[in-house]
Amino acid sequence: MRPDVQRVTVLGAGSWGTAFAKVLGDAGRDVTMWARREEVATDIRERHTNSAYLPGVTLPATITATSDPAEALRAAEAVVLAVPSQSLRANLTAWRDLLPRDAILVSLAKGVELGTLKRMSEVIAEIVGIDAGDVVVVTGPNLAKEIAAGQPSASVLACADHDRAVAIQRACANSYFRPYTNTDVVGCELGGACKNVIALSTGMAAGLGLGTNTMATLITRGLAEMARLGAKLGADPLTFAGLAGVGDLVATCSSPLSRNRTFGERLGRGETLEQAQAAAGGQVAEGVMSCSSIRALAQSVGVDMPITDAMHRVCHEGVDPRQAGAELLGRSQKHEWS
Ligand SMILES: NC(=O)C1=CN([C@@H]2O[C@H](COP(=O)(O)OP(=O)(O)OC[C@H]3O[C@@H](n4cnc5c(N)ncnc54)[C@H](OP(=O)(O)O)[C@@H]3O)[C@@H](O)[C@H]2O)C=CC1
Ligand SMILES: O=C(CO)COP(=O)(O)O
Repeated sequence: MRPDVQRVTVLGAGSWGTAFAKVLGDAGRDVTMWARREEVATDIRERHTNSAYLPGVTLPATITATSDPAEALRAAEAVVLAVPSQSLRANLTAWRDLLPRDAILVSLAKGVELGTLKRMSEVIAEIVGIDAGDVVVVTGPNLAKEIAAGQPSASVLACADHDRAVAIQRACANSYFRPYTNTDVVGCELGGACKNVIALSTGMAAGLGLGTNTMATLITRGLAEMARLGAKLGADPLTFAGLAGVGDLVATCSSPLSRNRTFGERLGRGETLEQAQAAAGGQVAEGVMSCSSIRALAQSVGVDMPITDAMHRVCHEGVDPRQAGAELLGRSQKHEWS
């Protein structure tokens, strides 16, 4: 068994990085955050708030913050990567030489990299020169605002090395946050990335004025297509019945707090991609990019993902949401599990 992890550095001070830092702080860990902008670091360090991302939330006074990555990483026993998927490679490349040698690397990002079609643990492993099985992936139904408010939630810590997952489990478990371990990293990461795309679709349906049956259909058929991709790539199909699959789909596809769902809703109401992006105020809706990378990944292994394909065509090929919906319904008829 690994020794207890006490000193944790969180790189990225957006919604989830900050909420997860609070989870760790409330679990009694010493947390240092890195924020890209000094004013965000100052807000956290001096006022114990991150008013840019989690207004109204008071952070544990034990959390400190800096905009200097070298200072943030000094003496870290675990390093939590909390920047958006498409910027992880560039950020981590800049931090690589600062990472303490034996620190456990933890990934919060839910996405698949454009171009390489790699999952985040694969990107991290490539840049740092470690085994992807040593990265701990955090995923599950974890809307940052609810967790920051101390509302109960469960999560999954996926890692091929069970000892590492347990070390992070002990470090972040607290009275409102219950982390489970899982060794199926492929399934857990794909679940987290794919559900963002499905949340775009349920938001879009809501924006078009459609109701609960449509949402349930998209969630269930979204689950079917992500499980198909996972099975093809070696995931355990059971993973998709758990927190990283159904759990996160339900949370993200139905909550007005989800950035992906909200983004989709705006597209469904007729806004352009640029208008929806401007309304997001700089916060990431990962599904907008992941619909393209996941679609390409699925195509590369011959897996059919019609909802993901439709989202790609709406977001990046200018297809009208109504037409995309009609095309989904107009596909050839088939058995539910074929
Ligand atoms: N929010 C949530 O509820 C949850 C999010 N996640 C996942 O966690 C990851 C991080 O999300 P979240 O914290 O919510 O994201 P946000 O958009 O809220 O914050 C992103 C953070 O990364 C920083 N950053 C550093 N480099 C870049 C860059 N090149 N481009 C953009 N931002 C950069 C931002 O800095 P700056 O402020 O200067 O822009 C900001 O601190 C995502 O993959 C998301 O899917 C997972 C579970 C829950
Ligand atoms: O991943 C999330 C909840 O588990 C957060 O979803 P959004 O990025 O859509 O807000």
